[in-house]
Amino acid sequence: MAYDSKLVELAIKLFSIDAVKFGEFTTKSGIKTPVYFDLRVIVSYPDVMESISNLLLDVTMKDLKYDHVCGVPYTALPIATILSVLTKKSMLMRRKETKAYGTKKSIEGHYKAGQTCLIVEDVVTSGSSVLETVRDLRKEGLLVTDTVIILDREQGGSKNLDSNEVQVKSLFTMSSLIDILVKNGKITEETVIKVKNYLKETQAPVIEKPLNRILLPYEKRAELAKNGIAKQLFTIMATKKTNLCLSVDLTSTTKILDLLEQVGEHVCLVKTHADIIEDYTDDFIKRIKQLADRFNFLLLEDRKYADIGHTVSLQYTKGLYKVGDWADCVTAHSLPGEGILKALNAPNGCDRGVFLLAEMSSEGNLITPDYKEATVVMASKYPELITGFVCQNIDTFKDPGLIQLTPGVQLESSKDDLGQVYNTPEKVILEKGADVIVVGRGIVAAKSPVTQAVLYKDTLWKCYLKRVSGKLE
Ligand SMILES: O=c1ccn([C@@H]2O[C@H](COP(=O)(O)O)[C@@H](O)[C@H]2O)c(=O)[nH]1
Repeated sequence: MAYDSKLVELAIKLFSIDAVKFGEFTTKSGIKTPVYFDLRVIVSYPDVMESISNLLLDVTMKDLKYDHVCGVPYTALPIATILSVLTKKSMLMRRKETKAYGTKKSIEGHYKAGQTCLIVEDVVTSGSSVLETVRDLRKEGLLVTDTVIILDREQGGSKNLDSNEVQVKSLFTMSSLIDILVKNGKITEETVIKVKNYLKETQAPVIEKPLNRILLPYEKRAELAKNGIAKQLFTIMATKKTNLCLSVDLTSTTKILDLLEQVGEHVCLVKTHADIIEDYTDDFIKRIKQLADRFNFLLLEDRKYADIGHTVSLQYTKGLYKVGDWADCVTAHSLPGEGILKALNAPNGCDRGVFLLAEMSSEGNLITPDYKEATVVMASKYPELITGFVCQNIDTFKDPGLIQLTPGVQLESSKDDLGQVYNTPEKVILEKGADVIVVGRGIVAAKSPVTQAVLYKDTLWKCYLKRVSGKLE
């Protein structure tokens, strides 16, 4: 096979500066290897840095489209910097450890969710280091589909990356490198055989692709849900093609029922605040349940329980509202501890669910990152009860079987005069990970609530489709 003369020159140079060595070496994990790469040394050779960068540009990056470049820490960082300067594309830097102070960001630099990022790496063995960087970038909503590398050790890394939707383009494979070196008299045939045998014996384990809830369609997530209500809600969304939850914050039963008659077909979930209704009766519940059956939506009572377990158990099953009798799911704070979840366990074994509040949409709320994390940990102990979280951010939880319910949504970003903060459908679905989107006054206070409900439904669904297609541009 004929090789580009610049590649041959580079291979020989890498050999001469001991960036690639042959002999008997023991890796960190105790495995014996006949070949050893230490590309950290290349920073001492500006000519090597220059030729690697130019070759990466000419050989591997020609047909790729990207907004940013990001080097895998640490060896690839200087190469990524040079590529960023040469291509005039901005560079992103991934922190290996998230900062414990300040912004706590794992990705430094300016970017927007939906933009594309090209990964730069020196050597790929199993692909795990590239994947760590890819996962952190994808968590931020960045699209990562390609990585360019100097050397593919051909030990399973490319396959692992490929199955995680990352295409690898390399300057050298182990085979091409040793081929060049043997042809140029730098190593013997015997060494080549040793390296080839070693490659056969040391394939990296397959890295399973983690399920990314953001990219999974609702029907798939229904299969993964452990809570019966989450399963139903995912299925309703997929069948009715709507992820709109209408918050019927009205105080008259007639107004609520009239509105649901008109918009029931467009929503997957109806959220109530039973305690704001002035003429609440059991008959109202009977009728709203009939509408829920007719239009195939679920009922969420947004009671935000927050008391000790005993009291919550009474609030849930007794009193005027007897919420446990009719609401498919309720909201609750994690503040009082696990007792609240024990109290909300399904009455009479029927399917019920709880959305735990992990974050709030209101300005200046006192929820901290630690509280949010503890809420998710608490929820993980009650998989059959928890439908999901009321939250605002994509990184709140990972489990694709749980639902992110996000309130504080209107067509334009704004605020009300009591601290409610509104984000747009695009922002909450594409950047912040919302699965079910709560809209209240955006619909109920509109001149034509039905027209508005249809507009919200269509806009929200389009954003969801864009998200699962993975083509965020
Ligand atoms: O963090 C939260 C939790 C719940 N809500 C509830 O959602 C609706 C939002 O109504 P809009 O009229 O769209 O503002 C309302 O019932 C809140 O109680 C929330 O806004 N934020």
